[in-house]
Amino acid sequence: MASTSVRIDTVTKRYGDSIAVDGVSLAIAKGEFFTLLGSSGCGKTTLLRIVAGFLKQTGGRVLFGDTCIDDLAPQHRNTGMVFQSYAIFPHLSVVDNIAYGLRARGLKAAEIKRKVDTYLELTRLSHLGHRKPRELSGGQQQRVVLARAMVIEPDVLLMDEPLSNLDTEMRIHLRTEIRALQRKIGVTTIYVTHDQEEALLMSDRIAVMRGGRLEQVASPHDIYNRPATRFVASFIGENNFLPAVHRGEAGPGHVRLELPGGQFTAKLRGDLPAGALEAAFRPQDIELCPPDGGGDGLVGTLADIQFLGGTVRYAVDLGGGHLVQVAGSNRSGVALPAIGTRYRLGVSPAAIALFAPEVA
Ligand SMILES: Nc1ncnc2c1ncn2[C@@H]1O[C@H](COP(=O)(O)OP(=O)(O)OP(=O)(O)O)[C@@H](O)[C@H]1O
Repeated sequence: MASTSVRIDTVTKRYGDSIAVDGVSLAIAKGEFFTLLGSSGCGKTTLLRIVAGFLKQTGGRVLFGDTCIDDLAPQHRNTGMVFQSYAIFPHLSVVDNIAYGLRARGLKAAEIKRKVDTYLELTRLSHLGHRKPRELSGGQQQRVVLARAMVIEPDVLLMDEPLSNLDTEMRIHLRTEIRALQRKIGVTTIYVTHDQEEALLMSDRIAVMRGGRLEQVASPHDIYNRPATRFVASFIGENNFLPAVHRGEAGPGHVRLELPGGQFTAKLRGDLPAGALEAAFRPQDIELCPPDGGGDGLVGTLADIQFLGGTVRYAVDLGGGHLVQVAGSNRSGVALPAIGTRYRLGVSPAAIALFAPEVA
């Protein structure tokens, strides 16, 4: 497998007055599984299509290794593509679909057979080689698309929502399979999805996009645990957001905050934003404690319980319209509390992130 690094250098794409991709710069390492994540219209498909060569950018450059590829036609970029618009050929068998790109490149029959056999095995399609696409399940068809994209040994593999047309079970199964396959052959991969779970599970790094720009580029762990912006904190996973007022220092790197229902100490992750503040903390980082036990915390009343089997969700009302979501686990032999119980919500200082509120 050749595999190369990819550099996207201040790439912009305009459509008339609107801007789909706005000065994006990214360096993707050789062999990396890199995901562009964002909601509909954020520009991720546009960026991927620019890398593929289907769209010409308004400004900026794309490099594979040290080579600028902007003037190369899509078929000369040596990319493997798994796009929704890139369906398999219905009249060709699985083997012929996979062999297609190799024949187009003029490889010898014996070499084509060897490579096709390898990828049939890697994608677990060996027993289905003679079948036509209509005789395959959706997941099997998608594995043919994958094998066809990978068998040409592309420098870069580009995938746009490859699992979106499959049912949940097949999606969950295939995302693990795609990642394992990518690791095995080590191809640099750019993957587009709006599904955050998919992104967190599969990627080495994720770029969260919004309005054509990058909000944060980091490992899944950092994206989740150290969101750089309020948008990322609200987009990835679940967070409680509460207005906070800075009440002074609380030891090195810590600040005291006044929130609805009481006070918290928060560990600073960077500079304290100027002006108004919002504190963010995740439902699973909250401990329900007795209200009069002393220590830090916000005091409120249990307003709702959702029993979900293994987990239990609590909604705690702090007054003034502020409801906090708490995630707990259901332990055998432990009774559920009664609605109306008073609690102090304990949160570790390191689990609190501070942001300037978003201006609507
Ligand atoms: N041909 C076009 N002409 C004008 N605007 C376009 C065109 N193609 C895309 N756009 C706009 O560019 C923006 C980015 O689109 P893009 O398809 O890249 O988003 P996306 O994040 O991939 O969304 P989705 O997940 O819905 O495909 C959107 O606002 C879209 O409306």
